[in-house]
Amino acid sequence: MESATPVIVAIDGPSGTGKSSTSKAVAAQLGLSYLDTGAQYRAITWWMVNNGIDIDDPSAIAAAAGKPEIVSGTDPQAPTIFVDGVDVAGPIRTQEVTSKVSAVSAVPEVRARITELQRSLAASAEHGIVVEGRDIGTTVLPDADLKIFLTASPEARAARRSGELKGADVHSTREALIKRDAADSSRKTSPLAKADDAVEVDTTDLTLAQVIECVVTLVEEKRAGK
Ligand SMILES: Nc1ncnc2c1ncn2[C@@H]1O[C@H](COP(=O)(O)OP(=O)(O)O)[C@@H](O)[C@H]1O
Ligand SMILES: Nc1ccn([C@@H]2O[C@H](COP(=O)(O)OP(=O)(O)O)[C@@H](O)[C@H]2O)c(=O)n1
Repeated sequence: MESATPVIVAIDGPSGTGKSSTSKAVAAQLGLSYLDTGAQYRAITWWMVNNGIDIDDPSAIAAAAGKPEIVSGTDPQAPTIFVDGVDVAGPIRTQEVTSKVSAVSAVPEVRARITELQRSLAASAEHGIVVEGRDIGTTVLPDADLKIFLTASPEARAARRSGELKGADVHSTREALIKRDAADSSRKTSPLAKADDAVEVDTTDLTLAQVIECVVTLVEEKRAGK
């Protein structure tokens, strides 16, 4: 019989490195829950935009941070994200939200609120969970059983992203990614960073299947060592 101890896996890295695709597949293969923390930051950003909060005013964002109710469904086969009962899976992927999410997620009150949600979801996952984001290994779940930090060249990441956004050209996608990485890496409160004990995987020349296999093997090794 497999160990019944829940396993906690943290997967961090910049945009387009394969965090979501890898995390979902690994969680599905191993029977674990899955949490996309970027979707939570996008959801609170969507709410701020829809409620007329000035994104350039951190104190206005901080004052509103506790208002929206954000609920994440953690089934890797069908992850969901609701804000005040509204399914926002589509609206949180617009260019407008993407361009504003770094400013909203830099506000400490927003991070405190979302981090608490993330920790409570991780603690209640019966078989364990794969949590992906920017600060999971460093701040949200520093005691995770396994930490992975995914990287890839800006060119590979931009090509992957513009393949998804029909009509978007690779050059402007690359510029937007680099700008968002810089904002996420330089903010004061829990920036995008590799934890000292994270395993770094450069996915530039790997297929998605190879990355999934690599992470599944690392989780199984950890479990066997328990
Ligand atoms: N190793 C890979 N090789 C090629 N394409 C990939 C690879 N990993 C992910 N992708 C593709 O790149 C895009 C972005 O992946 P995603 O998992 O959303 O990245 P992230 O969550 O890090 O932003 C998706 O279309 C995905 O299918
Ligand atoms: N743990 C996390 C996850 C995301 N984020 C923020 O949320 C944004 C969107 O994250 P995402 O994972 O949906 O981004 P993509 O990789 O899908 O482009 C990031 O650019 C960060 O500003 C964060 O601050 N901390």
